[in-house]
Amino acid sequence: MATNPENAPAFSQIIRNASLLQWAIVLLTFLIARWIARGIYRVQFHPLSKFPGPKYTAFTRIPHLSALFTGTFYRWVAKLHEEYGEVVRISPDELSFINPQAWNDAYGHGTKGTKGSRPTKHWVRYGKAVNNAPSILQAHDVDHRRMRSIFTSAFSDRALKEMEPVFLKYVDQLVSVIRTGLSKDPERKFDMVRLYNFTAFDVMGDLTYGESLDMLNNSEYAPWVSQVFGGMKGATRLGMVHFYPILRHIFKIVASPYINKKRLEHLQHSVDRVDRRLKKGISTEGGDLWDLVMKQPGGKGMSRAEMDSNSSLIMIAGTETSATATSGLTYLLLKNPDKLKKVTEELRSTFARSADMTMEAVAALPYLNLCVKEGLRLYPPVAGAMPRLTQADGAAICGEFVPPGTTLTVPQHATYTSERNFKDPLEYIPERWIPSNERYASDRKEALQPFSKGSRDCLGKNMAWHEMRLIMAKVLYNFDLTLCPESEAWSKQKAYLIWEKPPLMVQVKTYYPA
Ligand code: HEM
Repeated sequence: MATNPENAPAFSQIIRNASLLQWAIVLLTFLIARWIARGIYRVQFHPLSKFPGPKYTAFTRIPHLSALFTGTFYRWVAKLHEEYGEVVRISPDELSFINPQAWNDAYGHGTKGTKGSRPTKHWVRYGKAVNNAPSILQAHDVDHRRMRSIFTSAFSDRALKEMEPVFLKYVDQLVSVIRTGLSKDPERKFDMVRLYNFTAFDVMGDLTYGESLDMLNNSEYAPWVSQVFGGMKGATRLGMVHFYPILRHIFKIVASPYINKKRLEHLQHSVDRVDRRLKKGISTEGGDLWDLVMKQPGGKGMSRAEMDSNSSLIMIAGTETSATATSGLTYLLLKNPDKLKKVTEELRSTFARSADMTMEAVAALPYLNLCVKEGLRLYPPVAGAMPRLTQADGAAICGEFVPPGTTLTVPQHATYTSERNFKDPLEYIPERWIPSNERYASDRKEALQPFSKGSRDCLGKNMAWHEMRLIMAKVLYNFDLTLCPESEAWSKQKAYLIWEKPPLMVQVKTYYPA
């Protein structure tokens, strides 16, 4: 039956009489329709629609966020690359690359003569300094260059040589902590993740603040170090608000005051220690980071707040990473007894005494170096993405023009475990890095960049190499290690900003008594 237009309620009357529920339904319908329309645009017409990837990741970023939230991003993205190739659109505005050239184009100096300009860090995703003084990691270009030039000589080979006694002191202490444990109970199992963390934090506490955190001595995490580990998972999850500007604003109003209070409390640990360190002034013997920074002509070109931010950064960037690398390497060697035997023989046939192992001497061991490198491939310490953003004129990445405002990622684990880059990608084969090894001649070796690439690569990479080699060398020289059954599947982990490492339980027997 046709409706008589004269009897139909006026539109304005419908609006006036609508209940709250009806309004809510209208609003929801509008939002869903908008979401679908935007999704269709993203899949069909968006400038990134030419890039490969599943339709659902082009439509919405929910699958990407869900992978981040559950700590499975590294596996999720690897599967996508397996299916779709070297470049995948993993979110409506984000591309992931596993082609080695992407390191140069997205993080390094780019390819000459190509369209667009160098992508920058994705600043929003790197967050803000709680004391408004960005550390070197968060600083934009001009400040970054200033800080980098101040720090560079403090991380030079010469400076590292000056710091050697500090490294040796704590690595030898690690060995004696294991010896003491065994003298009390020869069957004792050790959690190597804890021991490596204790060592790395004690070293860095000494180098950054001129005082040890005494974690090896106390066999306990310092409370503020435990907070760091606890905070990473939460930080990754909370960081998701950065993907949605509206959520970011709401978050800023509602949760930021509480979170900033916690962050400031945490920073205060660094502030107090930097205070104590600066009161000591420059030591004539040198040997810690601030000595080396303050001794330079430009050394005073850093504000006090920047010193606090950088100390706090270095205490995290220079500890967890090295401890993760040595934990992973220990696990991989214990899972590959033939490689373990070979590296142990190299150590024991080269050195008559543990005391002969200096930074320089262990740096010259060919097989140890291959082992560390292969460890970094299968278990890269930086598990999270290091997002970059294309600028107003876009960028050329791996020969393809990428439009402005696109987020770029080279996911380390997926890149290093892809058959497109490495033969037998999941096997631990240190020998693949020997240049004359024909079996692995086709490996794209330049794909491995655990310290990133370009002007914002890792400042502490040389230090990290020395530290990793020294720790592994002294432990493997002095002890025979066996993996405990409960740690057989240790590498099956989740990853947030960092790997969520369970204890790495190891049975230890003394090879060389003290
Ligand atoms: C195996 C150990 C390590 C790995 C794999 C590693 C990896 C990285 C990576 C990938 C970056 C770039 C981060 C980004 O772009 O977001 C980085 C930056 C940085 N790392 Fe490391 N790192 C390690 C050890 C260290 C050590 C021992 C220190 C210092 C004591 C250190 C200090 C820094 C600093 C200060 C930056 C920021 C550099 C800048 O922005 O100019 N790292 N590291």
